[in-house]
Amino acid sequence: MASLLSPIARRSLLGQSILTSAATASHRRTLMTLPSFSLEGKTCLVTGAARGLGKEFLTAFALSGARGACVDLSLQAGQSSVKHITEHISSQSSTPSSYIPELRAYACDVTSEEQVQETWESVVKDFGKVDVVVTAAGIVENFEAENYEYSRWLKMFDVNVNGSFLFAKAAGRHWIDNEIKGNLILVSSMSSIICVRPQKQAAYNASKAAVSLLGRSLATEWGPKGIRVNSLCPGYMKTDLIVNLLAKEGRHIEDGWVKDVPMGRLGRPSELQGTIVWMASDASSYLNGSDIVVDGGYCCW
Ligand SMILES: NC(=O)c1ccc[n+]([C@@H]2O[C@H](COP(=O)([O-])OP(=O)(O)OC[C@H]3O[C@@H](n4cnc5c(N)ncnc54)[C@H](O)[C@@H]3O)[C@@H](O)[C@H]2O)c1
Ligand SMILES: OC[C@@H](O)C(O)[C@H](O)CO
Repeated sequence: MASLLSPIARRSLLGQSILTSAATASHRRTLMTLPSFSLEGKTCLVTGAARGLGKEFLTAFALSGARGACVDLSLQAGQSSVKHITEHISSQSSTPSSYIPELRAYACDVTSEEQVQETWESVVKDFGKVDVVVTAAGIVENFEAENYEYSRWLKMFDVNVNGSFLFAKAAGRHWIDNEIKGNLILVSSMSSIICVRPQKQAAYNASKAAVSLLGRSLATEWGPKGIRVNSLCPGYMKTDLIVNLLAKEGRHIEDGWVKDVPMGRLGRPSELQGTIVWMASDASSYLNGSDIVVDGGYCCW
């Protein structure tokens, strides 16, 4: 068939088939992507990484070449997460056989200033430095505001807001003292912007709004030092947090949620991997003080 084509068309067809076979061959080794997305040489610390979105983020970082610290309440759950991620990465055909990510687990309650400080010191001792911090530890619960116990409100803010601030502070100190152009990603929510329905969650919504504004405030304070701070605002992603909430509220709620999502479905946690790697890497080098919404279109209404 090639002989029926003009010389130019023939050359382009030939070039295309050479490119195609080269791409196929390189696919077997590793997939091509922009080098700026690589996290090789970086150390990433993720809170709440024993499960859910935090674990997903740590997996994405390790797949992109980073070493990582998994911070969560239980050491055992953190170690099991690290083991699972390491096995997953080792089984990927695109992972060079020489590359085994160094991942370590640390037990820490993010609401304790003392524990955050101790954990930070241990991570720096083990890895030498930290380049990226993601604060994914968080809780949600649903109560009408008029019946909400004040102690529960305080707990919500303690984990979601104070826990984010304590790790942000430790990271900022480390980056400023060591002149590191660090990268902080606060896990907020689409609930920082809009009110979801039908579940009542004034405390959660307010806590996430605080997280996002904390992020923009730190972006202005630390931007001049080359430190970037952004918030990730996911929509409904099917993690244990959402599964547990549905089990409590009734599964019918899910049908209502899905109707409110223009894409007509809830998100899979793995669908945040690309966004978090982009935010953590040099591929987003001019991103600072932004709330990145990944919600299937929920916030468009
Ligand atoms: N799943 C979603 O749909 C969704 C959407 C938007 C935002 N978010 C946010 O993403 C973050 C992670 O959510 P998820 O769905 O993975 O939840 P998850 O419940 O599956 O995981 C949360 C993790 O945080 C840890 N954690 C809780 N309190 C802690 C504390 N005091 N100290 C240390 N670790 C603690 C838990 O042990 C758990 O491993 C939360 O901040 C949540 O608000 C989730
Ligand atoms: O974006 C959705 C989240 O904020 C949250 O998981 C939900 O609002 C819980 O009800």
